[in-house]
Amino acid sequence: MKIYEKAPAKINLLLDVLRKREDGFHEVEMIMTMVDLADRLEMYELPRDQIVLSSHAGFIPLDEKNLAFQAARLIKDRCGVERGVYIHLDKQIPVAAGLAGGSSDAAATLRGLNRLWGLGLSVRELEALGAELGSDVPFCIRGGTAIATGRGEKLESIESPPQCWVVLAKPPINVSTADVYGKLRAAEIERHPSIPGMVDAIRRQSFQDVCAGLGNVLESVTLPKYSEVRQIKEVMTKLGADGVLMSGSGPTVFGLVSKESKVSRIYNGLRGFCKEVYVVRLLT
Ligand SMILES: C[C@](O)(CO)[C@H](O)COP(=O)(O)OP(=O)(O)OC[C@H]1O[C@@H](n2ccc(N)nc2=O)[C@H](O)[C@@H]1O
Ligand SMILES: Nc1ncnc2c1ncn2[C@@H]1O[C@H](COP(=O)(O)OP(=O)(O)OP(=O)(O)O)[C@@H](O)[C@H]1O
Repeated sequence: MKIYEKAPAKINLLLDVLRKREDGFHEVEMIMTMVDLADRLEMYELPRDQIVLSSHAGFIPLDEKNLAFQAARLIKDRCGVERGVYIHLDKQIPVAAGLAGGSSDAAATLRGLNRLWGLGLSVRELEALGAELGSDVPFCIRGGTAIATGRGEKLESIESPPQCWVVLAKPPINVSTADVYGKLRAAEIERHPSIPGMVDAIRRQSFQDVCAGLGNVLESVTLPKYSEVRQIKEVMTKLGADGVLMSGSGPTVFGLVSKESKVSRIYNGLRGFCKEVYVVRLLT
């Protein structure tokens, strides 16, 4: 039997940091949602007790450094499964982009192997396993739109924002999440974006207020350091995107756009100097 899972990318509509914790992680408050840019995973059982991962993407590890591999090993060990699995990963989400590609692959692997091996784990149990792999993994299991607190693993689902186009632009630079959090001085953050404001805007399905409420305090670290990210933000805004924000720790910038007529102008304007541009929809 073959199992197929989709692993969609996430964007952070809001990312606030409250403080640095004793364990080195940061206490965050985020609103996350999924977009319809997704990796695809195919899984089937192997007779021998081994995990084999393949992908045509040449730029990701295929051993225990890969989050999908780690997810397979974790669920296998925890549930005492003595059979093996072959996982093929069709990578569509840009790597190290701030779109949680690796986390979503890990989440899809946990969901898929739960089905393949008939383990009967609940979504909550899968989320708890996911939290051992990374802060974004529980949200990637849950999907939809959620408020994420703690280090990102405590989730409260909320309704989806109003449907719109999402233009994603990733400059060709690598940004380390650990490095960005490491450079943030949480006590010195001047403006905290408002979670209640964004939740209210979503409840009222006000696209304009969702755009006005976007905020990510990690921009204060990434933007001064990388002119490419600043430039993409400026160009997207000038080209008429309704709301523009960096996702996660960057470097991808997303633009929310309500009118289809504006989308191709924004796409073409960005393609002039940024190779990786995607036009997608929210996964509502
Ligand atoms: C930037 C975001 O992607 C926004 O959704 C997440 O906050 C980060 O999620 P992630 O990539 O799954 O992060 P993890 O793999 O758990 O952690 C990577 C590194 O980021 C830092 N980190 C991450 C999450 C958090 N709440 N505080 C942190 O300080 C830690 O240094 C950690 O070593
Ligand atoms: N399945 C995977 N897909 C992509 N990268 C992976 C995967 N597993 C491990 N990695 C490694 O993890 C690093 C981060 O990749 P990823 O695409 O998950 O970052 P990200 O989108 O910035 O994540 P986040 O938004 O959660 O911080 C890369 O350096 C990559 O080599």
